[in-house]
Amino acid sequence: MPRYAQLVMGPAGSGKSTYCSTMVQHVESLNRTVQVVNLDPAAEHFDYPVMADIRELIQVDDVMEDASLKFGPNGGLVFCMEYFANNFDWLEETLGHVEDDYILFDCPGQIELYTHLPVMKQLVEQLQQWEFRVCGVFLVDSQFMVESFKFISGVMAALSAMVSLEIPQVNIMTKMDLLSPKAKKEIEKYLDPDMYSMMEDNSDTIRSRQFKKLTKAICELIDDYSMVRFLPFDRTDEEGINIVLQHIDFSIQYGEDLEVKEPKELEEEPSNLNYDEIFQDS
Ligand SMILES: Nc1nc2c(ncn2[C@@H]2O[C@H](COP(=O)(O)OP(=O)(O)OP(=O)(O)O)[C@@H](O)[C@H]2O)c(=O)[nH]1
Ligand SMILES: [Mg+2]
Repeated sequence: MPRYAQLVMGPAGSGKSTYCSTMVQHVESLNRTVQVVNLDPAAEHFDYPVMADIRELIQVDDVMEDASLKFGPNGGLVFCMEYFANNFDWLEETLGHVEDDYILFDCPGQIELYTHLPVMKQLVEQLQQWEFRVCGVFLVDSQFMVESFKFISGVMAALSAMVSLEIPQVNIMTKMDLLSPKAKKEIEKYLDPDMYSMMEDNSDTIRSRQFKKLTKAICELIDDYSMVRFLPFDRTDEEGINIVLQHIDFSIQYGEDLEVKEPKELEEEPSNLNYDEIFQDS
């Protein structure tokens, strides 16, 4: 039986930990369970119950305090993640071998982890060896997406993770509850973006010919993939959260292998029911 995982990624402060705790609550209301693994060695607080915490393996503070390493916070985090990649047996031991389990991995916010460092790809490959079906969930803060240039850089980050990890990915625009109704309307065009018209919108504001050419090339690249779209995530909107969950479940085929349960009515049906008599009476 397969196991299921969401790799919750995104820039610092994009709402990854909040997404995990919101998802845990939502899934519980559906009578299902998911568990969360904290993979952020610098995490200070989160309000979900953790099944495993990378800080039991290594902590950024300890790495920074080490006189021989002399790392700052970002170098320290990269060191921790490399250490983690060399010690996946810790994760294997903590996860155990539970069939059908569904786990959210709350990842750190350093963007270089998703663009060029190999650790996330190594983690994905390792999880797949342990029979996990993994979906990447890439979060981007909607507050930064209301302008097309910022939007393009958000799309590039999501695309870069998608291309390097080679797993299904669902992109999410978080903190939608903070947007004004006007901004919400404005942001709709970014959810399923048409990059050409977005470029046209901005062509007047770009003076440099070379910058215009570069922007056009980037827009064409994004359009070629035609896979970057965003789902809105408002933590106060149960229906919206459910749509996000359905997209992710679908991408990892969650539920396809679950046993079909008999409906209750059939179980209670009397065994001596004579259908011929019933039809003759009527
Ligand atoms: N209003 C609102 N606030 C949110 C939402 N998601 C996150 N926040 C707030 O944004 C801040 C950052 O959220 P986190 O969930 O810690 O973000 P993160 O991506 O885990 O951050 P790092 O782990 O530091 O990279 C917190 O103050 C959250 O309360 C949301 O959907 N709505
Ligand atoms: Mg976090």
